[in-house]
Amino acid sequence: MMYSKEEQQSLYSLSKSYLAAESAIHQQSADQRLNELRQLLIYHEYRYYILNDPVVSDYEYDQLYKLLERLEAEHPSLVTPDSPTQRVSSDLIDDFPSVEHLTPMLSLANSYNAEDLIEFDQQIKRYANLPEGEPIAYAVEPKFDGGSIAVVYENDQLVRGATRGNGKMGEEMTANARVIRSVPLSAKFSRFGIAKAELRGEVLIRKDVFEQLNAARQKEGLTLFANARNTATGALRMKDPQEVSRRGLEAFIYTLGYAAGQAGESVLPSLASHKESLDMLHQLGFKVPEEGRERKVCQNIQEVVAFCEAWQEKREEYPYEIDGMVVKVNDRVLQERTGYTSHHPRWAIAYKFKAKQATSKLLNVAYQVGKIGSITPVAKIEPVQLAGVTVSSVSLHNEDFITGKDLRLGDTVLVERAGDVIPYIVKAMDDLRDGSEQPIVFPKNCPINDTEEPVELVRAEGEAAWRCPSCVCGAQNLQQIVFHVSKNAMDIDGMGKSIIERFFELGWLRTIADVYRLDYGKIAELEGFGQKSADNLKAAIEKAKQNPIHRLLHSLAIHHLGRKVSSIIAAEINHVLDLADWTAEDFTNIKDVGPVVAENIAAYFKDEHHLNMLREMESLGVNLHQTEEDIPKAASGDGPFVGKTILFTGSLQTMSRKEAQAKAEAAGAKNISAVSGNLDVLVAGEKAGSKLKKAQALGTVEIMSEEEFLARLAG
Ligand SMILES: NC(=O)c1ccc[n+]([C@@H]2O[C@H](COP(=O)([O-])OP(=O)(O)OC[C@H]3O[C@@H](n4cnc5c(N)ncnc54)[C@H](O)[C@@H]3O)[C@@H](O)[C@H]2O)c1
Ligand SMILES: [Zn+2]
Repeated sequence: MMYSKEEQQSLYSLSKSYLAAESAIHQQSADQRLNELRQLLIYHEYRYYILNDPVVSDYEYDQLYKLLERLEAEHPSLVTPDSPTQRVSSDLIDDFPSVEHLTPMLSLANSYNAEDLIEFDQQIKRYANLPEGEPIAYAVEPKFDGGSIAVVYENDQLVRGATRGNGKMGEEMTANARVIRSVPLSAKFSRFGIAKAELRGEVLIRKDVFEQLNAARQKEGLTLFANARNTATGALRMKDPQEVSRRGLEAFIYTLGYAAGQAGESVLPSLASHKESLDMLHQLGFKVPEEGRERKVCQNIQEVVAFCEAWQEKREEYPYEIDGMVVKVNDRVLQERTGYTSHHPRWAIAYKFKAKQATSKLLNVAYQVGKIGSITPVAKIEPVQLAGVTVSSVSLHNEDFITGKDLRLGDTVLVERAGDVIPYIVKAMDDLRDGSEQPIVFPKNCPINDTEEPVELVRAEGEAAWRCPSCVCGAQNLQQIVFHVSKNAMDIDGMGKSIIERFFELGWLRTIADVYRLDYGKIAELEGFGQKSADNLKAAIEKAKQNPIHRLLHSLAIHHLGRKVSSIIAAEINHVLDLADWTAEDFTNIKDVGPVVAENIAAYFKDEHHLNMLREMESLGVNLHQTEEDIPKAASGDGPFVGKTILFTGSLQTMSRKEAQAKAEAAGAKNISAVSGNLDVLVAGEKAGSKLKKAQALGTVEIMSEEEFLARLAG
């Protein structure tokens, strides 16, 4: 490592100071600022090109670069020849022999929005002495995000492959180039009068191939690759071509840099445009961006803007990593008239997409309590711009995520937000640690509990989340209320999250029971409400009170209790509070109810708090009785038990309980698991206990033995 830890920390924080345009920096002399900016860029280039592990985002690097450019423009006398603006940054690491490119491989200037592109278009007209209103045709294609290579063909044979290096000299890696299948070992350049050609392209790994590569590594217990770009650039420099070929590299060719005939004369003038040269390479069997889809000649800069913006939208769906589009003057003569700087061609520009990654400081971790009491750690970070939005909180998912990535408070973290995916932390930059970072200690007790006694968190086997088993925590209740009124649950129209939060803060809502005792008079007086909204809310809540009980059961937010099982259970009971007597086994006796959810429901209805809350709700008018809608339609067809409900109790001699239930069902019966007014038939096996007694007491249930049941089936 070229830099010490201390140097790195200070270069990093100085970069952030420049990016934040801190006033202290403006007080320095131009000379001092230029010097610092040069050092910063050289450091970031080293991290990016040599270590493949940048500590600032591309956007941030580009901002620093632009700062330097601007300052140099203001003070031309202070420009030094080693300034990053005066040359192409180098990725040479001396592992391979250096070779000289036939023509320099330059970098690209950057743009970020329509204005930048329009300014670029104007600038070309100034350089080429064209009238301001004259449209220029541009070839536009994806800016592939991989590693650049130059391949040389002589007499139709591939003779050399090299990395870009410092633009003038590259690292020779012909053996590696030869294993890239999209780089033909021979191509009929001679058909076009070309004896020697140098092509530029980008080496990439397709996204799905990269996923497979990592999946295979995971299986073998190897460390995972960070991203496709690093994996591709890293592969170019491997010593073992066999291993290189396993990485599934592909090369998109995007420029014919050099082409000469037998006598050494340039053949380039015979190709009138960038498009024509790519068409020729396509015919020769190279992988070039596909005409019309991936690349397009736009007739003016407005068309360019539209094409670039459309691609920004498609970026995530595209099978390769791209970080922007490249806009090139299509006409070769106009290209030559516009010319080059030592750093980039003036006739081309990259249109960079909004950065997906950025670094930030992990300041703090907050713990959120979800609907079912699961605790989610959320990192609070210094706000950063990611894909066009400001991000300051990032979910850390669970404790294992934190320990797996060894995240610490005070860490510099790499954050990514791709497309609509929620932002996440890729990793901590551990070489930027200064020792002051603190471990993140996951709480033992519910962090948001508002009872006096601390409530210990629990983590069930096989589950990632810690959960608060108590239902008396403020935040958890808030989530529960939001869920309780939601569409699939009690479906209370017009009671959105923000209203619930407001009522919550006003102290009007603490538990779901409070939903049914709101003071509509007070609500009508709230700012932004009024009589009409209060009346509407009241009507929606009154309606919800009459809901069938399957909705109510689902709305209780019992861990794992979904809509389907709620309906199945609702069909079995007269009244919700009947469930207070049920054991977990009673639940598992119902078809389709698994042991985990059975335990959860049984535990819920063993808790006196819950029962009291339900009683309270009933007294407030909420329906707890089975409704017509809760009773499944009677089975049709014939059979000795059509339309009857049936329950097996005690131990059966000739079949298991499940078999008996299946037979009953086949004969038209519906299995239920509690003795109530709904029950038509009870089959009592040996040692039948309380259920038999209860059925006898009811007097409405037909009671039969196992033998009688089988006899009835036989007809
Ligand atoms: N984050 C950091 O710390 C850091 C540091 C250094 C550089 N960088 C990034 O790298 C950029 C500079 O790197 P660069 O000099 O390699 O330039 P560049 O990546 O911005 O653009 C030039 C390169 O684009 C590639 N490219 C892909 N598709 C192309 C196409 N269709 N036509 C032409 N070229 C195409 C080529 O490899 C070419 O060398 C910066 O703008 C920055 O985004 C970031
Ligand atoms: Zn809690």
